[in-house]
Amino acid sequence: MPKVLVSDKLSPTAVQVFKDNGVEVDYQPDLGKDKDKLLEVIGQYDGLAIRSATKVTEKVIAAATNLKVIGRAGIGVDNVDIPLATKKGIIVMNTPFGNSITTAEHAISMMLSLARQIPEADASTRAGKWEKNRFMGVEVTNKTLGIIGCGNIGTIVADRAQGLKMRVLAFDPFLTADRAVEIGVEKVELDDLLARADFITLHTPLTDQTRNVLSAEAIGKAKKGVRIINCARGGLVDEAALAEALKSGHVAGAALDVFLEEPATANPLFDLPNVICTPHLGASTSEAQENVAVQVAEQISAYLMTGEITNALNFPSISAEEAPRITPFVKLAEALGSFAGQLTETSITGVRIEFEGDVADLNTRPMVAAALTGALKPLLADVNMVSAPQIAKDRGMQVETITREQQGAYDSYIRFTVITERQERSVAGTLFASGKPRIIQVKGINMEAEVTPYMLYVTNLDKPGHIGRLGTLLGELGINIANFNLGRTEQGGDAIALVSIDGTLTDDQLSRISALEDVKQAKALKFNL
Ligand SMILES: NC(=O)C1=CN([C@@H]2O[C@H](COP(=O)(O)OP(=O)(O)OC[C@H]3O[C@@H](n4cnc5c(N)ncnc54)[C@H](O)[C@@H]3O)[C@@H](O)[C@H]2O)C=CC1
Ligand SMILES: O=C(O)CCC(=O)C(=O)O
Repeated sequence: MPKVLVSDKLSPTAVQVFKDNGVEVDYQPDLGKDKDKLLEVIGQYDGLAIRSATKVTEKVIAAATNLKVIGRAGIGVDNVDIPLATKKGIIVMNTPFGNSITTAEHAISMMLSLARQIPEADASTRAGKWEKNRFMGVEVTNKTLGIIGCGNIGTIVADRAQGLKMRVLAFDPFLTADRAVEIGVEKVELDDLLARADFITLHTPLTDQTRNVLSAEAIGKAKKGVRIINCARGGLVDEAALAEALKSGHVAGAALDVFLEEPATANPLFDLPNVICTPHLGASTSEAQENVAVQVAEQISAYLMTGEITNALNFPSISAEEAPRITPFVKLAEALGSFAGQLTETSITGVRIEFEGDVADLNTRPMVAAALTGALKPLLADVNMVSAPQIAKDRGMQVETITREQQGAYDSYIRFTVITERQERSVAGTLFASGKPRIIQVKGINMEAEVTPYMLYVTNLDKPGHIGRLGTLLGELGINIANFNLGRTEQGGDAIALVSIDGTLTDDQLSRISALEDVKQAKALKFNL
């Protein structure tokens, strides 16, 4: 039974969801804050469910020897080292929609609180001051709201702001013109937004491109009297520059839910009067926490129990229905990649993967990942299906995929071609009715060979006596032949033998096979089936 650790404060409903799905669960909501304890225990678990307190660092990933999946009950995954998780084959998932409404509502609450100075007015009234003349607010009606980052949350904020009769501008390089029209926002460049917005709200992840998107320079370009709301991530706004602009009055107020350093217990912005702060409460409603806890528990359970992948940030999704249909083709694709990879001795510049017939209608991305894994494994022992596409990209390998209708005799057919500086080498395969991978073509030569864990690959000139000589030598070497498969271009042309054997070959055995008359190449192949 797979075992999951919940190391942050998730709604306890998650525990029930895990149990209902047949997953053993340890609910230790404070463990994430205890780095040493986490390192000590993480090796026992197949899954980890977190919010933001658990930091999944290099050390945690190194100690997580059994971990297969990390699920973030929320959106931002900046507390997870995704490149390292990817390298180790750990799927990282989030719940991209469960807390979006709640976070958008927090941003709107912050905007209205800023406009009417609610927290300060509240404190003053409770202190018995009744300072009616001190708290002169501004209306939001007919004001301009500038949204930086118009994805899920930004779009909900835009919708609510339109309800408040605001004009909405959006700066988001990935927002299409059609989508902007659909959601009723004006798509603008950042400088335009800065020049025109009365309120600015941020809703991007923190990336190298968005870090300090509101820098001193950007804040300087903003309209005098602008109010800034950040319910996305600390680091999007330069806190020192914001403090200066608040002091000078260039920025009239700021409402911050997130900070450069969290937990934020001392921050120079806390001392300024026109600042409202909340302790990263954007997602903190009972509705949102229930949503994300249930979702993450369902997603982790589904992956561990059935291979279904939803909302993974480092792997394509695989639905519960398609998982059993795809799995045998994933194995075939890995075997083909592995076949080609083991025969390739120079560096791979690109690969082409052709899917023909029924398989072309399936989700081919996991098969591409598997084929790349097989092809890269002879070079990089610890490559896996999660890391292979990224490794291929990092190495500048061109990955071309082609899908087409059935053209030959096979209902489903996959051809994998490795491209090097010197040549292209293809190997094609299909599935037996039993779901076992079968090689049907190597370098354009047709044959029929079941893929087995140990195989001998021999290319030779098609001449009488070769098969006898090879069989005799294998017998002399004490190598048992489980299956012998042959193919050739034409009579007397190039021929290939693919021999299933019961174990691996020594270098000496291989050189004796290579030295046989008419043999051009002999190679021992291993498949991880
Ligand atoms: N305060 C809190 O408790 C919460 C904070 N968040 C934060 O909110 C962020 C946004 O969440 P979603 O809207 O769900 O994400 P999303 O991925 O749907 O939207 C993010 C948007 O930012 C845009 N973007 C990316 N780079 C950009 C750039 N350089 N300039 C302008 N726009 C850029 C993207 O195109 C995308 O449309 C999350 O990344 C997370 O950090 C999310 C939930 C709760
Ligand atoms: O879990 C939380 O309270 C924080 C939520 C958040 O920041 C996110 O989902 O990105």
